Amino acid sequence: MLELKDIHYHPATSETPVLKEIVILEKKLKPIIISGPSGSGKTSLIEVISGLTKPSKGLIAWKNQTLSEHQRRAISGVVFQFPERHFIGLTIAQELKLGHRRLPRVIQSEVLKKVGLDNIKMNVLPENLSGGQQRRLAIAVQLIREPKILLLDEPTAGLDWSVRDEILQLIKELSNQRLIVIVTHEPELFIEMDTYNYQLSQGTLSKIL
Ligand SMILES: Nc1ncnc2c1ncn2[C@@H]1O[C@H](COP(=O)(O)OP(=O)(O)OP(=O)(O)O)[C@@H](O)[C@H]1O
Repeated sequence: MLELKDIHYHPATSETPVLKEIVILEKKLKPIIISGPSGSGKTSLIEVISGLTKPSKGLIAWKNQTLSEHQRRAISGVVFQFPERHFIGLTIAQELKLGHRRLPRVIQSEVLKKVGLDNIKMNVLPENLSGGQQRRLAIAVQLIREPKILLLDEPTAGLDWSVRDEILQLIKELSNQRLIVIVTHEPELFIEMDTYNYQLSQGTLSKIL
């Protein structure tokens, strides 16, 4: 399903390569967990997979078809770390409609239901949501584009324990319909889930069997 063939990423602004000889080949729609310490290249890998960054070398394929950066951007939804810091809509409805001016109300309700926010009024201010609800909203914003790959950068960072469990449950539910790729420095949180597991260390990826 998702294949990364010998991906290298060495931006001109970095003395050393950020990603080296990255290989992923997974055939099932099972979440991919990539763990690694700060600075190991996790965010860069998300940017490369989602087509936001062009690798220096290598190919990325989805369902056996090699895709350009443009094509990968079209099928990817990315939720970056602490997405709530970047909300700019004055209400939940406005946040959902950014980039989708004519988004029908029914689609807004549908995505909010998918992330478990269907009991919240559309005119609520995003900053008045709880930490867990804000993460749900950030995921809902990406679901509008119906991404085939949903990439989450540290989805549980900074959340209370009880809220983390809720977000994990949501990720589990969402993983039935799309490929979820998670980068995290807390892989132990996902231990109960059926996932593919990788470790990133100084730009080198290894599969944990
Ligand atoms: N465009 C760039 N130019 C120079 N250095 C870069 C560039 N992109 C990434 N790096 C460097 O590559 C390394 C990996 O960065 P990246 O943000 O991908 O790591 P990370 O594992 O996500 O870290 P964190 O958990 O702290 O966010 C860092 O040392 C970073 O400074």
